[in-house]
Amino acid sequence: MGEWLGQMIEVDVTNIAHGGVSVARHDGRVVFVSDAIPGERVLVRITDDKKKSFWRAETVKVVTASKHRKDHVWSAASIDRDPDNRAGGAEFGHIELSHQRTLKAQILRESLERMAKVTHAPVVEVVPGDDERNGLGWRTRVSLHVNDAGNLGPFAARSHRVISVRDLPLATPELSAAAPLDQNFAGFERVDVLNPSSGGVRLIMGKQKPQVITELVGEREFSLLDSGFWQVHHGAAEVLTAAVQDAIDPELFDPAASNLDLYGGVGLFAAAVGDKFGPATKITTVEAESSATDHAAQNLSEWLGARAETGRVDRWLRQLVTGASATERARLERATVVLDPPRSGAGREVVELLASAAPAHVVYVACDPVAFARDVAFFAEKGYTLRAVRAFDLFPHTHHVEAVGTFTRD
Ligand SMILES: C[S@@+](CC[C@H](N)C(=O)[O-])C[C@H]1O[C@@H](n2cnc3c(N)ncnc32)[C@H](O)[C@@H]1O
Repeated sequence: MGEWLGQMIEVDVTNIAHGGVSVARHDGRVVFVSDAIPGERVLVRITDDKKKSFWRAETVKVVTASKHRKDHVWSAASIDRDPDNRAGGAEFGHIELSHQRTLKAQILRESLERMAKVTHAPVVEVVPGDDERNGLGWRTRVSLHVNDAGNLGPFAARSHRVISVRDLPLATPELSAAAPLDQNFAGFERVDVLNPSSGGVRLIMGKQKPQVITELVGEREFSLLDSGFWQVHHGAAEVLTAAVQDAIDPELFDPAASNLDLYGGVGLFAAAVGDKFGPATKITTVEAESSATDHAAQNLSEWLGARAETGRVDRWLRQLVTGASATERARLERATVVLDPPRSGAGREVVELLASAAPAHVVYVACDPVAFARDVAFFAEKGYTLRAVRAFDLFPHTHHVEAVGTFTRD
């Protein structure tokens, strides 16, 4: 291997793969191709030929274009640029918006079929207003990086090379207007730009002390640190709140059970559950970051039954299931559990620990379809069936898609 690196070949792109790349073949070998669309013939440059089973390549020129191809929504990521100089973070920006959703739905469906052997075919739902804005202006958080000369920009699509850009079209208009793209940040590594829904734009850099900010979901206020996790799309918290509330079957929900909000952040979904089922609802939110837990406790203070605990979900669950009395076990068996793990998913250990607590109902909010599908298989092994899945386009012009899956005990 190695002799193909940098070579140009023409390939037919046949399918979409996870991670924002498409699948082509060369002499029977799979080639993962960036910046292409299934159905196209493209000229690609091979960027990685180390593996026997697959290579990676980037599109240099489109030979036969898909009818779904558009000019890229961000000129900084355009196919007209050398691949090394294309800005990252908008890897579907050259695809018609509705077709992006078709491809995301296909990835979710195929992942569930391949990894969990279940058939679900959710459409990818649009956040209200996104189509009217052509999928732009949604990002409330942007991480920019600083190069040796002090210039600020996103990383290139497939490297840590900083690309100078004139605009950030995926970002909210307020964030875009305030992002200091032409200033010099020599001495810093990274600048995060934030536009909380309560207004204003904040820059976070270096060892700056985190500040408390407020995010709004409908009428409800959440306090959190500006360095902490919050959903990125300006409509995501509201859309996911409604999706979690809809996913919980009132017939299965017991407000007095030991309900859980795992990977709870500052309590967004515990609040969604409390808002739907009333202030007496018992629910514990578990989160690894102690600062987020402190804010969750504050954000949930009006619910008498709400508790916020700091802990790693695996350790916390292990302690829970090993130490539970018969009464507590019975309360767990009647429980509804919402979990919203990071991109890597919950994983086998957490799924098995959770299943050993035997909750009646599980609502899984997933930001990675492949990790989700793997976990669906783990749940199935432990007697939990995926009853329904919805999917949401919370990251237009990127390959990311959010899913909400509902499980019940067999
Ligand atoms: C995708 S975020 C979801 C947060 C919250 N549900 C929300 O929507 O705002 C995942 C959260 O899990 C936390 N986290 C990551 N790994 C964890 C672990 N092993 N145990 C507990 N929390 C974890 C992160 O700090 C982050 O707040």
